[in-house]
Amino acid sequence: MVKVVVLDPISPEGLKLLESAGMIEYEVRTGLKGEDLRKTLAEFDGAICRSGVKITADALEGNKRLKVIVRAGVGTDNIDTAAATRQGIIVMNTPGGNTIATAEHTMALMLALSRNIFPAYKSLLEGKWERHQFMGTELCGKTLGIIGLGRVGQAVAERALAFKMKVLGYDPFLPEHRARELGIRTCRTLEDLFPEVDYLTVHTPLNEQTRNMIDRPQIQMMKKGVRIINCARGGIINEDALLEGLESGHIGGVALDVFTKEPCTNSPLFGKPNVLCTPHLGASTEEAQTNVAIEACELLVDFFTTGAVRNSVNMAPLDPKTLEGLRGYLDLVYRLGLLMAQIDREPPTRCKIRYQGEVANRDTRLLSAAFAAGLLQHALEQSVNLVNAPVLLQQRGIELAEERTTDIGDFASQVTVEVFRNDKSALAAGALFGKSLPRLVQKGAFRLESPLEGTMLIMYHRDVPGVIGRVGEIFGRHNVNIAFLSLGRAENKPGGEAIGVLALDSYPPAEAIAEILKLEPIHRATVVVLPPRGELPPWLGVGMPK
Ligand SMILES: NC(=O)C1=CN([C@@H]2O[C@H](COP(=O)(O)OP(=O)(O)OC[C@H]3O[C@@H](n4cnc5c(N)ncnc54)[C@H](O)[C@@H]3O)[C@@H](O)[C@H]2O)C=CC1
Ligand SMILES: O=C(O)C(=O)COP(=O)(O)O
Repeated sequence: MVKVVVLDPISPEGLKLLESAGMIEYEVRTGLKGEDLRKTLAEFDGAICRSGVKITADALEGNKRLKVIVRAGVGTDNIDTAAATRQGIIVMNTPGGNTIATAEHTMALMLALSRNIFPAYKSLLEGKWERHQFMGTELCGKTLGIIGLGRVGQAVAERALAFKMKVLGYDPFLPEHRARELGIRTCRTLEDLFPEVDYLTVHTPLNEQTRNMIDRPQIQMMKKGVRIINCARGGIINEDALLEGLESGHIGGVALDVFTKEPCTNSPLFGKPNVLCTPHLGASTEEAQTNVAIEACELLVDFFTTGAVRNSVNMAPLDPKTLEGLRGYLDLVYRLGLLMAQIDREPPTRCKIRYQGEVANRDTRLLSAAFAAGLLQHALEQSVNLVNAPVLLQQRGIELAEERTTDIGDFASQVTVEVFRNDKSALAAGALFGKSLPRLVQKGAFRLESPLEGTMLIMYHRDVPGVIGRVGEIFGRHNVNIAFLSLGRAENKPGGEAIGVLALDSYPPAEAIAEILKLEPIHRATVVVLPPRGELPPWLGVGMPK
């Protein structure tokens, strides 16, 4: 059974999907932090969260089990994605399901600010009838500035246009023609936008570019009386600057749904005139919560049943059909990585992979990641997979270059890997026989044909009569059975240099190897251990169906 932990409350419609999957057992454990969260995460294969739980690097420290975290919502800023990636954990989200809810909440806050809804009702509750106190303004004819024209930003623009507002937008990643189609006039810079707007709303992610994007100098560029709304992320707008702007009278109103630090139950902004705040309710509609819970649970079930990776923020997408087509090659390159790591223990400085033939048309990024996973697996304590291998390689300063050619060589597809270690380099090439039988077809200058599985002895020797017989005799005495033998010669004539790859049924004792190395024609012999044939490679664990 796959075990999934639900870390924030999600809609029952999603949980029902987990129940009906048949192979998933889930537990709801909310409100976790610190050591409790770390221990919990270590007991599960998958996790679902919203914005309530903070999945920090500490919470993931030492986790050997978790394979996937699904965020039932958009923002993954409460998950340390870099740490998850290093640990080989896939992070997915469910963009789109809560767009309308958030856009409507933005409109609700804008309208409520404009018509003093909250203070007017408060005064009514106090037994007052102060119609003169709460004179409002109309949205119609006003200019709304929208920073970030993604899903929510565009949905807000549509609604604001229906209210007959003029919409000015800023998003360096949205083509101008698309903005025009939506009826949005775009600005090239934020400095062009600020002086024009009566209302300003932000809909970007929070990142290093957007943190404090609206601060004191930016507020100074805005019109006196501007109303500012944030339904995206706390931290995009500096809360102290908002307070100062309100106190000086430069800002006419502030509505916040999100805060720099959440939960936020105490803020100098709370209770100030012309301020309206909600506790991160943008996505809190029944419809949005049903959407995101269903989508999140579908992502999890698909991942654990078919290996599909969708909506991942830290891994290339992988659908079951592509995965099925890639499986044999992933296995081949992973084994080549494991082989190259074992023939020389010195750390690599750079690698080159050449994809030749039909394989060159495949998603070679994933294949190269599988090679890197194999190459690093032996050196590292942690498990290396398709998610973390590229980062771990980069962290070690190991460059990986790819070359692709669709020209068919000796095989329909061949993958040649070359690993450089300071002044040395080692080369091996592999091919797939049938759909799933990985074969070593070249090692250094030698052509050969050997299965890439189990325990292998790779030896280099002078091609003279009797070598194989003497090696066989030594292994026989040490009770090591030779299952398969493959030989190759640099030049196709006797007396030159040769390679022998022996598949062994058990790991040979060190004395047997020492005796073999004493044989005069043998220069070098290395034992390499690869997974047995067909064994599920560990890079995606239970996510990879057989
Ligand atoms: N309050 C709430 O409950 C909710 C908040 N959100 C938040 O709203 C934000 C937007 O969500 P979506 O529209 O779904 O995301 P999205 O990814 O569709 O849109 C984000 C847009 O911001 C733009 N952008 C990125 N950096 C920018 C920059 N420096 N300047 C200007 N534009 C920039 C991107 O090009 C993109 O078009 C996210 O931060 C999300 O977490 C989303 C849903 C609910
Ligand atoms: O989807 C997002 O980015 C949100 O901010 C919604 O957060 P929530 O799922 O309501 O905690």
